[in-house]
Amino acid sequence: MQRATGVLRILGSFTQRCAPSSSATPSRFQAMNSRRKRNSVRKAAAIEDLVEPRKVKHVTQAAAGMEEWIGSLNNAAIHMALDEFMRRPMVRQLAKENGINDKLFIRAFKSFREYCTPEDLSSVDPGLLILMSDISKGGKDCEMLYPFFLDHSKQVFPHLEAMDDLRIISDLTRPHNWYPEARSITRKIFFHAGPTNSGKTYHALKRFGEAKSAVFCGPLKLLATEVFNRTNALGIPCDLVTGEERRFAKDNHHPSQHLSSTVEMLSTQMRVEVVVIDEIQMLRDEQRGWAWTRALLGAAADEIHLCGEPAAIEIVKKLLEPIGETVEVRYYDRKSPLTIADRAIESYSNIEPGDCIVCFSKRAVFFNSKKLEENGIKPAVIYGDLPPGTKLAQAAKFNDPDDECNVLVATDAIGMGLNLNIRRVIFNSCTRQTELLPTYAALQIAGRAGRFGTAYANGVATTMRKEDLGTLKTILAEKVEPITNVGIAPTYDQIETFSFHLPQASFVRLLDLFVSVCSVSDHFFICTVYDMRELAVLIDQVPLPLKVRYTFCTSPLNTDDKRTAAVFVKMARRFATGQALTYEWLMDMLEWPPKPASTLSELSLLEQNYEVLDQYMWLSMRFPDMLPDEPRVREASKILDKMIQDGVEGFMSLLAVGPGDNSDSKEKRGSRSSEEKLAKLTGASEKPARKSSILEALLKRTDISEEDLDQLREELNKKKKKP
Ligand SMILES: Nc1ncnc2c1ncn2[C@@H]1O[C@H](COP(=O)(O)OP(=O)(O)OP(=O)(O)O)[C@@H](O)[C@H]1O
Ligand SMILES: [Mg+2]
Repeated sequence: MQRATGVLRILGSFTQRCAPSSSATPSRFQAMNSRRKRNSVRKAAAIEDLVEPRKVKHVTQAAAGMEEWIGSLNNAAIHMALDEFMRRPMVRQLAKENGINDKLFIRAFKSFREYCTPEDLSSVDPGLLILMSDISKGGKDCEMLYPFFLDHSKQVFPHLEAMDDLRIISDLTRPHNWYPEARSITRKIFFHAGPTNSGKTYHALKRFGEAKSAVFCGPLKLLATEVFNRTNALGIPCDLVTGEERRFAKDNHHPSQHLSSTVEMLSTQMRVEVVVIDEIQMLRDEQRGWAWTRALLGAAADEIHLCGEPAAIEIVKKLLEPIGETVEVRYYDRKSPLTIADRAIESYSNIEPGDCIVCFSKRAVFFNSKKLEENGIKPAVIYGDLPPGTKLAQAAKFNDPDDECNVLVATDAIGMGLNLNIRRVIFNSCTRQTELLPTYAALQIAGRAGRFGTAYANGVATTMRKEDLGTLKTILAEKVEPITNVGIAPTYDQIETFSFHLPQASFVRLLDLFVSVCSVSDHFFICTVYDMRELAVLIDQVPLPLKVRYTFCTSPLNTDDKRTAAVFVKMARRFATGQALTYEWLMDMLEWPPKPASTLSELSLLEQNYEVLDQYMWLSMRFPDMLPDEPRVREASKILDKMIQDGVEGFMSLLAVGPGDNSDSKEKRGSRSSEEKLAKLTGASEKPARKSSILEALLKRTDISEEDLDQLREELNKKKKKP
């Protein structure tokens, strides 16, 4: 079914309840979702909209005897010649052939006219003046101005000169040729395909353990750490590499033959026997998809083991076709049954041990936790912003049969990887941001219920509200569409060569130009460089070498929060001065030591501080000389993680204080709407209706979310503004 857009889609979502085929992907963090949303509306701009015209200087010294040559030539005569020149179809055609389309032509011609008609004519190129003079006397045709115009245009828009080179550099049509090490091997590719909880990763890890040398590439730090711990526990020495951390089974002089890493960290130069690439369907991710494509095409191993959704099989085969590699597919069935309940939960009194309420905003997590508390249930809590230690501690508490805490409230951060003893997954809603959940995301989340080998082998999926149950059933019954396009991203070398041809362009402009000019073949899309660009904008004025700037901009920092963004800029500024980013300097900026959280805003502040420390560790891995205090910062991050853990433990008292003022307005809206929805479903007495508009009345009668309502309002306003 085609995805309807705008108002139609929103209205459709509550009248027909059709499940659209969305491009959203399962993600860890809510923040990533919001960024993805923005990305989905962002398109590569045309190059003519990106380039800034440069001013062309006049000659400072007039040629001797100039007056004699040009005779009675004046500005009026020049304007006439130029008007005629501009009207000639041949001129437009030649311009197009030289990469000057209509839009650029107008801008270049304006500049050319200004250049040709200054107050003092003697400052114009003498050759051009003589030609003008001849044209005005009727001795030459105005089309002869073209070489001068072209030359001028290239000075105004330097990219015109380098366009052919830029196209070659930004040709991303044959990415398999970027990995000579992998291309020197005839690799065997195995695809472990199946639904969630079918033992895909289990089987791939078996080969990982048996091999003499192997790398595991996981989608998340937590998963990579789990494989690292498990492998070492089995007596196989295994190292760990994530963006922020390098751990050795022995020490850095004795690297192990086994390595567990996040997918972005895979070295395509490292030759091993086996590489496992988990969650291969993440190829379709708008932000991170490039990392899976790179791992698939670039892993230098005899055997590649891919684990993931069957929806990725065909595209993987197509990507490997030009290399001549074939894929052996191994199908698995779910190891334990998963059923969809016939009834929604409807009331918190129906919550049972082993239940997990999955929410799509932090606010909704807080809200549901509060409601559970009011019903005498103390839940474990997991959301994306929490540090790994806290997440693991909360997961362990929930999993521990002896712990009184046996209900979990989480965001879809649990959608991938964490092993949780969930019996029943309860969807708090069927929309994420304003979009209906895509089938594959809903399947991933629902699949968390009933993990093989846990206390609750038989999983159940249901919804909080009665109205959502039908929607969930429809979504889950839809076929997952095969993946048709995978992400790809430019390498640093490509950006660097690009900058060589455009030395005046800022990094932000370079990125924009690259995306505008680059070519990709069928099956690929260029991963939106939105996150990178967002960071690049922040430090565009900070004088950093290109490589440093590029590295800073590839860091996985979430800049949605202004404070974190400000710290990022300060780090870049200090780096630019050549002074080391020391522990003392960093901690001074963060006003260390932190205070334990007594409100949700304070908890959020601790989370932001944790993100800053994480950023320090990330940069420190890449610039150890400039950020020399990684060990001390890591210690501090552990303290902070513990403090956040305590904060989450005392969550209920924080909730009692109130939501604080730190959350974004979207989340506030989300909370208000869930409060209203909850009042409806529990039959709690509603406050006198604040019926300020027909739209809000609509909201009360349907299950349209407040976010949908806002969008609807915006679209209607836009319509009104249009004549
Ligand atoms: N043959 C087996 N023997 C024992 N345990 C198994 C076997 N297969 C799977 N398991 C266990 O079942 C659980 C689920 O398996 P696994 O994580 O491999 O599933 P998956 O298909 O990768 O799921 P997901 O799509 O959620 O990643 C794990 O705890 C795993 O150790
Ligand atoms: Mg798996």
